[in-house]
Amino acid sequence: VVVGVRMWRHSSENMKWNGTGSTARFQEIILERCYKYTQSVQPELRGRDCQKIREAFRNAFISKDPCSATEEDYHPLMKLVNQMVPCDKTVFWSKSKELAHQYTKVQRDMFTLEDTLMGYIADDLNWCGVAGSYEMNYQSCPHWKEDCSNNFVSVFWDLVSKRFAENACGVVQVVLNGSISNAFDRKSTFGRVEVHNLNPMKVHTLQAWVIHDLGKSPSDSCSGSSINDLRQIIRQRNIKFTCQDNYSSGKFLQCVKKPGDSSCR
Ligand SMILES: Nc1nc2c(c(=O)[nH]1)N1CN2[C@@H]2O[C@H](COP(=O)(O)OP(=O)(O)OC[C@H]3O[C@@H]1[C@H](O)[C@@H]3O)[C@@H](O)[C@H]2O
Repeated sequence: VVVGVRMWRHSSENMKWNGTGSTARFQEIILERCYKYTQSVQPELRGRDCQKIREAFRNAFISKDPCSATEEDYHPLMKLVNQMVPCDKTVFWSKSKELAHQYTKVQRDMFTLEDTLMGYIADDLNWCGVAGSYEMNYQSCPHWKEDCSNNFVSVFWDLVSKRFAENACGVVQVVLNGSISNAFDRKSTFGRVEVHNLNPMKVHTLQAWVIHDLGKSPSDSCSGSSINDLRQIIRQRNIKFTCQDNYSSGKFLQCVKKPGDSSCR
């Protein structure tokens, strides 16, 4: 009886965190997205077991203290989902998610992290559990700044971003936001995790695109201080750095479709 009451009290008095709660229908969404990805988006992954993937995702965080996340918690899930992106096809982004996805929608053979199975099933979702309970917490989850950085969502994105960067090869690209003053930010996931996990033995060039919003003049460019910071970091890692700017988002997408067009230089 005592254990039952403690379990009941746990679930009814879920710790009030500062972040939004788990996404409703989280488990069903993971399963639906896994099936959609393995059967239509990337049919060559049709052999993956989506039920096992859904189970491994849940087991990574359920009934654990939501501020105790480690990379090891996700290892069983990572083993099930290991996916290689072809060389010269990796696209990173920072503060430019929408444009990067418009790019890979147009250039179907390029991959952002969301174009891989892990990024595709988890994109825009939120999840956390309650220590000692099998319930998900739909009321609130830890905020990475106001509660704890080792929450299960932040640790997940840092881990999958690290693996995405480690697996990259050949010429890799990054879409940066030329409409903000700091297009490259050392504290961003791209600047803190992905840049430092590129393997110089596999990646020979990082090509940066500094894209500004249509109809607005750029706030940063290839010669700006933040891009010079990125250039220096990349060169120190023995990887070649190239940069293209003076592209508005519209022109960038148009030139991706028709690189030979005279206005695309
Ligand atoms: N749904 C996704 N989220 C994230 C991806 C990703 O690929 N998909 N991330 C990180 N990420 C989460 O997005 C914000 C920061 O974005 P934002 O500040 O806009 O940019 P970041 O550089 O931090 O992150 C984008 C970079 O990392 C991967 C993706 O492959 C891009 O090359 C922060 O919460 C990260 O944990």
